[in-house]
Amino acid sequence: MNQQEANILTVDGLSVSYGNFQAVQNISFDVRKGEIFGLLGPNGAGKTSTLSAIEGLLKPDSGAVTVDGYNSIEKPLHARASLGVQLQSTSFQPELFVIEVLQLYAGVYGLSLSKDDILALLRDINLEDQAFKKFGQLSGGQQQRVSLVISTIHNPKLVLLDEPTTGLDPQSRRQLWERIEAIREKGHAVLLTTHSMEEAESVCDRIAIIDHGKIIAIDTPQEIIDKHRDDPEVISVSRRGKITLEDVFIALTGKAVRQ
Ligand SMILES: Nc1ncnc2c1ncn2[C@@H]1O[C@H](COP(=O)(O)OP(=O)(O)OP(=O)(O)O)[C@@H](O)[C@H]1O
Repeated sequence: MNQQEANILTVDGLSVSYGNFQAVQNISFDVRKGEIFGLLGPNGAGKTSTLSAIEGLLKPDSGAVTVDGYNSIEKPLHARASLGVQLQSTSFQPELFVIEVLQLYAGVYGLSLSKDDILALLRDINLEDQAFKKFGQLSGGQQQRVSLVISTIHNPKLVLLDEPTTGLDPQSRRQLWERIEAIREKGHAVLLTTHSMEEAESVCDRIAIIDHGKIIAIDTPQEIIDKHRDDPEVISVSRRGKITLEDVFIALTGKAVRQ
């Protein structure tokens, strides 16, 4: 298998603008089969804009996105069929029963799942007993679990997760990490954004740090730490002697809080 075949996603020279403002500037990276890849960056760095361009929701100024061998401009339907996208909980109709939400999205993806199939999916996320509760009555974490299951219901090659664990308690977060790893075990790939350095270190095989629309580091979390551990700026921001990914991240992106 050559590198091109090993890639589920290739982003090549992608740029995205809003009017005159260039939010993503000529970024390139790839996500390989069986890989969990993290996009890290301060607020406003361009992470969501990058995901939106990959999803085909934003038209890039330039650059190419290839998903499972399909160019997203030339073969948008093929490219999209290989993608699973986690929707915000607010995208789901709160008045529908949980089981109906899953049935609806199974239908959207052209799947005919029986009631038992859907209950099995809910059992998988410990929500079988909530099947006949209204979606809007689930807790935030429960809604997030449902939305993750929906993003993988059609068995996509690549799952895109925008800050999947924000707002989850530690138990739910660990469980979600296990689910993300289970997606990888199936030979699929995951591209996620996160502000959690712990998450990046725990689940991501490789990460890209993006700032002001540009990639400033790309490698395994450990390699990035090792490469920068002796930088004076990293040592100066380090809090407890041991150099962490967060120290390197802050040293590379600056201490200033973004607007
Ligand atoms: N629809 C829009 N119109 C104009 N500017 C936008 C729009 N969406 C995003 N931006 C700007 O583009 C830049 C990148 O935003 P983006 O949402 O991609 O960042 P992000 O890295 O996902 O940030 P966060 O961590 O805060 O979610 C920001 O400066 C943002 O203000």
